[in-house]
Amino acid sequence: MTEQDQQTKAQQLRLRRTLWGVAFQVSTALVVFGLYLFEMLPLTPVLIYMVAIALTSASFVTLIRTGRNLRFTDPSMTAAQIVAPLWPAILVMFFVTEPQVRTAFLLTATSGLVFGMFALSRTGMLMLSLVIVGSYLLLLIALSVWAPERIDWRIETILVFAYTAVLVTISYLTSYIAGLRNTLREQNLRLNDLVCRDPLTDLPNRRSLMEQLAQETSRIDRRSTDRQQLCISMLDIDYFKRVNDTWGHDVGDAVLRKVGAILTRSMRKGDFVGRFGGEEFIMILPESSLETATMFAQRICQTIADAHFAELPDGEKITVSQGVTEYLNGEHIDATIKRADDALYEAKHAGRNQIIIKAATTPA
Ligand SMILES: Nc1nc2c(ncn2[C@@H]2O[C@H](COP(=O)(O)OP(=O)(O)OP(=O)(O)O)[C@@H](O)[C@H]2O)c(=O)[nH]1
Repeated sequence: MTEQDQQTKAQQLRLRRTLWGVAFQVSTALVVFGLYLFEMLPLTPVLIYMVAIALTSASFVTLIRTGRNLRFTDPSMTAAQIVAPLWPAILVMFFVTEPQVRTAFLLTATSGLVFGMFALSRTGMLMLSLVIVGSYLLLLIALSVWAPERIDWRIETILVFAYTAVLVTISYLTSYIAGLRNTLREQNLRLNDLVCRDPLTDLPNRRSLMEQLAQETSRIDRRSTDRQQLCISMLDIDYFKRVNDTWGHDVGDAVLRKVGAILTRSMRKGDFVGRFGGEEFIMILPESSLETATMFAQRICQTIADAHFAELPDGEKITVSQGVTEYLNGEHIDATIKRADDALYEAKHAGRNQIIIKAATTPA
């Protein structure tokens, strides 16, 4: 999967989560409206609550849809999404006439905090908890000044303690979950490496090469221009069996590693090289004409022929043969590889240490 694809997927996930949050806000707004219908809340805070919730929800969705959230350290805006509905909720809690309803509403309005468990660090969660408890304490102070008849300090003290205990527990659970997520991420990376890398040369393996080719070709096919913009070169080390037979398998392995390293070093940004199997490599050269690809292949042949292989006796050289071809829009990728393989075969038969180029011919 390309970086672009990964980012698109991550943005889709963020948008989905945010829309879940919006759905949750809508349900809290219904509760607020219910409070108004049951005459436990005046109209003005209800309206302010609705407008604030609508504006903040629309802002989060817009930020994700326009990609502006990517500028933030946390593009999911987790803390902001939890805190934003808090103050409109505090306003509702100030005006609500029944203290019991206030308690219930506090739990509803801050239950979004649980989402933070999957995205925030323990410190982040503790800070967020502090903001919530601090805001609630400010609310109690405001109530004791302007509406002391709506507050029972004994109940409120118990509530604040109980709520703080719950928040601290959630924060500690968060660090446990964060640890599990890190382990999972590392294991996924290792697994991905095992599936996609060749352990000897540390280059992408055949599976990875095929995936990359499929991606590049579908990108070209989507653009639907007549010009081929993708070339591949299939490269094979000459007389490699002799290397193994004469100096041993370990030396053969070292030669493979060194050739892999030379190829990696020689790639431009956007090119891709992998080990296709045995002593065969494939180079994928996007945005390259056949002429450019040929020049590149010649440079590679020369670099390898000039390279010093420390594991080989002095004066021993390694050469490679290559079959270069272009991708014909719409053709099956196996057809492109077959053409490169045929060209490589011809290069071997023509005496090795050379390149044969095969242009794609439009099928009749
Ligand atoms: N050391 C080592 N050898 C390998 C590896 N994979 C394949 N080989 C060897 O590569 C050799 C390939 O030999 P051939 O296919 O006969 O080709 P060649 O000797 O290079 O001859 P031409 O390709 O015709 O120039 C075989 O001896 C395989 O055992 C590997 O991972 N390590």
